[in-house]
Amino acid sequence: MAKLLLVAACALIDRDGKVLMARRPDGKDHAGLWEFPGGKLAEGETPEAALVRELREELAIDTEASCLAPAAFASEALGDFHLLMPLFVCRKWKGAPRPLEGQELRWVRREALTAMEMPPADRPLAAQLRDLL
Ligand SMILES: Nc1nc2c([nH]c(=O)n2[C@H]2C[C@H](O)[C@@H](COP(=O)(O)OP(=O)(O)OP(=O)(O)O)O2)c(=O)[nH]1
Repeated sequence: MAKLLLVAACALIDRDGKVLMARRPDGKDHAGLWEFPGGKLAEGETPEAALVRELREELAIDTEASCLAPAAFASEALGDFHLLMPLFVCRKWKGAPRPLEGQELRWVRREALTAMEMPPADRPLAAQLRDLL
């Protein structure tokens, strides 16, 4: 049986309702594809704590668990693993997102979300988010 890979992801929404997408840098799996910021849960970490940490590490922004609203999840085979990825929506954070890990960032209108090239697990999430916003 495939081992679960737990990844927490976040749709940051700005005042105009645009969503921040990040392009995975070269050298990582899924390089070049657009994804929601986030990452793997560390041992014993909650999804919310992992996101607060990842958003600081990847984007230099600060938020807190109470600003993360559960929105949807992906459940999808990923290589030898099975990816389980909750997607949170966040509208409140401190700082302006900066690409600290060489990733390209783009604020995307909700209508344009599903046209982006994404990892397979993200496609249904993008459609759900478009309908939710
Ligand atoms: N962050 C993120 N990861 C995603 C998305 N969709 C998707 O399939 N993934 C996959 C890609 C990776 O296999 C895994 C996340 O790993 P990662 O490499 O971003 O996590 P991390 O920052 O903790 O990574 P690392 O320390 O191992 O480099 O989940 C998404 O929308 N956001």
